[in-house]
Amino acid sequence: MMGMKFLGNAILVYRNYSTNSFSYGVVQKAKKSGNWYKAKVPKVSKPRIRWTDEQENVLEHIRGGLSVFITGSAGTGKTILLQHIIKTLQKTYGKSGVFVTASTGIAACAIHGQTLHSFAGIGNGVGDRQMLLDQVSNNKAAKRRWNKAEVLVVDEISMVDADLFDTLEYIAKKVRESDEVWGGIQLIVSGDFFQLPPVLNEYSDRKEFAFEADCWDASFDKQVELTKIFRQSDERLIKLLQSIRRGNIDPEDLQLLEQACSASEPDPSVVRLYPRIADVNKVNEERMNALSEKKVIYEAFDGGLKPWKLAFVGLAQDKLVLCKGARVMLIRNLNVWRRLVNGATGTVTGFTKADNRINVNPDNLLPIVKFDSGPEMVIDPEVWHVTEGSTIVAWRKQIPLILAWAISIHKCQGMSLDQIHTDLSRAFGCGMVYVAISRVTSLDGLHLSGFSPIKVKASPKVLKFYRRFAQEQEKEVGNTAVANKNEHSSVSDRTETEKAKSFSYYSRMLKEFISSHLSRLAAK
Ligand SMILES: Nc1ncnc2c1ncn2[C@@H]1O[C@H](COP(=O)(O)OP(=O)(O)OP(=O)(O)O)[C@@H](O)[C@H]1O
Repeated sequence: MMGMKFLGNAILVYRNYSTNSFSYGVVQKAKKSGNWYKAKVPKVSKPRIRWTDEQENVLEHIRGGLSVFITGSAGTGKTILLQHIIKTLQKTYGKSGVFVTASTGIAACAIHGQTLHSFAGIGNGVGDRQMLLDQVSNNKAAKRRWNKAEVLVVDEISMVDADLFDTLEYIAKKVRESDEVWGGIQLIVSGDFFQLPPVLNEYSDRKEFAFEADCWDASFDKQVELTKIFRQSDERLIKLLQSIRRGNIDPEDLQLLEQACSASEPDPSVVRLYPRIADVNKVNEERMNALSEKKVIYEAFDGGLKPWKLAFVGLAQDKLVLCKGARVMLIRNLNVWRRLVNGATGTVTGFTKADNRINVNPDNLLPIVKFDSGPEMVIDPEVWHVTEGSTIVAWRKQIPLILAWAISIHKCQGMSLDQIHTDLSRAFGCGMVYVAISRVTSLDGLHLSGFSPIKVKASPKVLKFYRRFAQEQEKEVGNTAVANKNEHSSVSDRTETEKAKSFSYYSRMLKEFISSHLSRLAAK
């Protein structure tokens, strides 16, 4: 569908610009085929996802109606698997039965969902559980969502706190008038607790992570850890990231980090990641002001009900200022095949008059972006929706770009980036260094400053949770292997084909067990 949308909307640009200050291009509607089209947007073969056995197992559990928690290091394919799961579930239950949510607006955008708070109808979530239940009970639409939900998907669970998780489970039971856990909703939760934690009041004595919630264990039939990392292929970088994830780095890791610190200053176009938003804004403003080009302003067009519109805060910009030479990042997936995805970076090369119907600003100009991966295209406005089941309750129309000389580490969670320059001198809390560094796909693309080993922190609670988790998974895989061994020995009268099938299943389980054991040993 995304591909069709691209073909329908994209406008491609020839580079024989006129001489006026905006470098207007001669603009042509994209064609499905044609040499000029192919020449301007190099075709990248469609990535073929072959799900691993681990990922297949998750799919099998979910198809079987089980509630599943999917975890794993950064880049193990949690989000891409979740996207596939959502499509599969929507085929089964229809769109109105599957509610897709995430802890933050940005994460929700990646899976075309809404925030967990907006789904739940709990406003900003402040108040005790009875107050929040009353709030939901007095909100017809929220009640309807809870009652219609067959499946609830929650991504980036690491940023959901324990109290909220328990409160939502309580609300689910009460609203649905059911004693079953989560009122009988199939729950699909994904995330990595070693990444960014929930934002809690510093003086709060609340439990921190969702896994500390009273209902956590009862919420899932299966809890699965994905272990195959796809984002990086360099074994040294994978080992380094695994150490940072657990908050301990050895001298070899340190040497790699020092190399990244002393690497020559990267090209200024490389994105800078900062722990604090003030640094991000400062760098972007400075760089923007240093450009003497005429600025073009894009104000967001909003519609719908006010409370829902809050969901757009921090997502598409209220006001976006661009000019020729500005470094930008896409905040929408425009075309996955051509790597025009959320996080793709590029430079504004000019502006072009938009079709009169588009009406984006007084001059009606659309930016032209040359992406670092090759394509150059005019960026049309996109529309963000907040949906309530299948009903759209609010929308925002804006150009799907943000300034990208610098971005915050919070904003980059979930992204894959070929090159980063991260200043960690103001890094705080657990997981921040891991989230920043784990975005990069190769060691060559990593440039560090302000790094100190004491910034590498993992929460002891999270370490304990994953230790327990690993033991339980080990036990489960061991039991399955033994069960399969017994089954294998008792089927001597089966046909050769059946025996081969059983044997291959047994060896697969054994292989999985050994490889997860080895990767855990390597990570220690
Ligand atoms: N089975 C697979 N085969 C090939 N590539 C895969 C597979 N699973 C995932 N990937 C690729 O791995 C990369 C990382 O995937 P994804 O962003 O889903 O990871 P993640 O676990 O959500 O990471 P993070 O925790 O950082 O958000 C993507 O480029 C994705 O296409």
